[in-house]
Amino acid sequence: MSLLQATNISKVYGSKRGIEHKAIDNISLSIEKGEFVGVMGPSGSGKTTLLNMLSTIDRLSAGTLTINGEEITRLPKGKLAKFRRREMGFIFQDFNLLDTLTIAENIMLPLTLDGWKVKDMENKLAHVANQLSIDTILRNRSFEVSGGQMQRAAIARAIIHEPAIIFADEPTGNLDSKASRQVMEALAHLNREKEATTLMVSHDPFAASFCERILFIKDGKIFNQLNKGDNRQTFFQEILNVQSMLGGDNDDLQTVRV
Ligand SMILES: Nc1ncnc2c1ncn2[C@@H]1O[C@H](COP(=O)(O)OP(=O)(O)OP(=O)(O)O)[C@@H](O)[C@H]1O
Repeated sequence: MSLLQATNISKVYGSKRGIEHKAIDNISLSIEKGEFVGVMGPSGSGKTTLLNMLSTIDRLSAGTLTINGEEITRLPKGKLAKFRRREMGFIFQDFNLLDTLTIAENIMLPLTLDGWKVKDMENKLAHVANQLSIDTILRNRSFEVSGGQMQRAAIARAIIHEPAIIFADEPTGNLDSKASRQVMEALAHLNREKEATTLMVSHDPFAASFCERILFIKDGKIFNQLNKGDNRQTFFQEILNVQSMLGGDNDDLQTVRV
């Protein structure tokens, strides 16, 4: 059974003038345990809407969603919140770290909310901080560290409770190319070594080339799908080719980053 199965899902937004907009139009997809899947597509194609639906942030207008054997569409609100907290990890473009807390406290937040013992939290913290090479910044606050370090701290927070699936929305959107590479290498490493199932939305073909499979969305529908072969550089070129077919926001300068 797939880890995530979405069947005929749609999202319709209403408007003040009564005109409806179908942002996601009858998409079906499945994600297997241990997959690293990217979602790409032109601006306004529905990427974030799709991610928000699959991560249960947004309600579906139609269709069904099953994650880790649980049919999300049937869960009552309270159970859904608990399911989301336990089974999902989130990574956002703007890191979403609380600057009143230290990096360590930010990373341990999901465990604090779940009532873990301090000793157990500290053991987990040491482990994930080591995996993401952020051991030296744990006592700092977010405004004292670099963007790449902030995002790696956010990744540590997303994985510390060993969720079934990680959702990342433009995780390199606010990073320079060096930090983007570090963050994507960290995500790819977690995926390979820990079988961390990951779904990532990105505009950036360089970041997306670290995924194993990419779904291209256009006008709320799946337009195309690419699987990575043995070589990331070749995959990067293939992504650029599909992007130019799709139109939208292709950036030729990306080629220098391979
Ligand atoms: N809350 C909302 N109410 C109404 N329409 C919305 C809402 N959120 C998104 N939309 C519309 O749905 C469509 C898809 O938006 P979405 O943000 O999912 O696209 P996207 O591919 O993530 O775009 P971008 O790459 O620019 O972030 C767009 O036409 C957008 O204007």
